[in-house]
Formats: sequence, structure tokens, C-alpha cells
Amino acid sequence: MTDPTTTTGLELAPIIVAIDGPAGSGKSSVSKEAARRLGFDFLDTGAAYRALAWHALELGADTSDLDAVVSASADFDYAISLDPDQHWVRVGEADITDAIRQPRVTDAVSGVARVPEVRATLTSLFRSLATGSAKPGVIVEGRDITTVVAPDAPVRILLTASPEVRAARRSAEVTTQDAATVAAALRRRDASDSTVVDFMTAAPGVVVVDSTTLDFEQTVNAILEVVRTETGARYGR
Ligand SMILES: Nc1ncnc2c1ncn2[C@@H]1O[C@H](COP(=O)(O)OP(=O)(O)O)[C@@H](O)[C@H]1O
Ligand SMILES: Nc1ccn([C@@H]2O[C@H](COP(=O)(O)OP(=O)(O)O)[C@@H](O)[C@H]2O)c(=O)n1
Repeated sequence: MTDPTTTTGLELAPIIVAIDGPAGSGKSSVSKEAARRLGFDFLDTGAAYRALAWHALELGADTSDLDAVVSASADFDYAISLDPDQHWVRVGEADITDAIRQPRVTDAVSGVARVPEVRATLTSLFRSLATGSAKPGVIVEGRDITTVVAPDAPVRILLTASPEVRAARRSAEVTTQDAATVAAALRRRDASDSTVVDFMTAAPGVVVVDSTTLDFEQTVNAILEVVRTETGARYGR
């Protein structure tokens, strides 16, 4: 009998696990590890907003000017790896995997993310990247995945943590700025991002995982447990 999973053109669409949450809640790192363990792909949507902010800065654009951001997005040649073991982000020939984490990009990204044309374009891109995955599933993480990008995903999670814990996690990563500066930037960005999408409260049907008192391993396990429950034990632990 023909194996249904290898029939050309009739492959099943990957299952989408949508994860939203504020900065420093653990979305990227936890999603990447959970994807590895599930044998899934992983799509960091914030990387695209950061890459566009980087691109606009390279062009010398004012990222608080909507028209300038829209112009910069016109020749935005973006590519990202969905493989959790080989993460890279490119614009044109430039590998900007590390550059998009620079504080100057972090400070500019909310300005780019509030532009409706940019959100519409990137939302379509995220949908086609996720559905084009050859793996059985994709974990897609960001701010509006459970509500806008993939509201029909079978698994939808809001990953939260207290503001103090999130600021402490982020400042442990950023060595070029003091803890107070990192915490203030994170608060500012969350406040600005919240005016565009509500990622602090769970939409109906979205499961909350609060990682405030969980370590990294416990958080990954909590996500895998939700995946197991929501997929009727098809995936997850
Ligand atoms: N539950 C956790 N306990 C401790 N540290 C964590 C936990 N989850 C994530 N981290 C660490 O916190 C930092 C921020 O996580 P990250 O995945 O970048 O968050 P986000 O993508 O939500 O901004 C990373 O250094 C990560 O390794
Ligand atoms: N789905 C998404 C993902 C990110 N973003 C924007 O992109 C920025 C960077 O996202 P990120 O996930 O890399 O941020 P961190 O939480 O990792 O710091 C956010 O501050 C938002 O402005 C968004 O608007 N919608």
C-alpha cells in the first residue's frame, strides 16, 4: 500500500503551535527547544520585524516615520531558517542573525511594527513560511500569532512572566547596557507594542503558561504538555 505521508502533492499541512507573549517571557528560546524535541520547525516572527528595522537603519531611514518605513519595506529581501538547529536571518547577502539583537535595532523595532502595511505583508509571509514547512509541525512565536497570524491553530499559548523576571532575564543577556537601562527599554517597548496588539491577555481558547517561577527546562516541559493535551496526545510529552 502507498505510504500516505509520501504521496506527491498530498502531504498533510504542518500542525501550527502558536505562541505569543511579552519580551523576555522566553518565547524564542523555549519555542526553539520545544521544536527540537518535537521534530518541528520554529519560526521567530520578531526576527522579521527586527530585520526590517535593521534594514531601515542601514538605509538611514527615520524609523518613527511611517512613510519612510513603508519605503524601506519595498526592497526588503528577507530570508530566515526555520531549522531550530541552524538558526540564521538574512537580508540580501548579509547575515544579520546577531546584528538584529543590537540595542539600536531593539529601540527602533516598535516603530516599524506599528505600520499596518508592514504587519499585513509580514503576516502573509509568516503564513506561507509556516505552511511551506516540510516538518510535521511548526512552532510560530511572536505577539499576534494566536490572534492574527494563526487564530485557527490547534495549539495556542500565551507565555508570560512577571515584569521583574523578564527584565532580569533580558539584562543577563545584554552585556553592553546596565540592568536599569535594559529594564527601562523593555518596559518602553512592551508599552509601545501593546498599543498595536494585546499580547498581555489571553484570547478565548488560548492557554496561559506563566514561567515566572519555572526554570527553562520546566517551561519547555510545560509547553510540551500543552501541545500534548491540545493535540489529543498526538504530539508532545
Ligand atoms: N523559564 C526560564 N527561566 C530562566 N531563564 C529563561 C526562561 N525562559 C527563558 N529564559 C532565558 O531568558 C532569556 C530571554 O528569553 P527569550 O527566549 O529571548 O524571550 P523572548 O523571546 O520572549 O523575548 C534567554 O536568555 C533565555 O535563555
Ligand atoms: N508577531 C510579532 C512579533 C514581533 N513584533 C515586534 O517585533 C519586536 C521584536 O520582537 P521579538 O520577539 O524579537 O522581541 P523579544 O521579545 O525577543 O525581545 C517586538 O517588540 C514587536 O514590536 C510584532 O509586532 N509582532
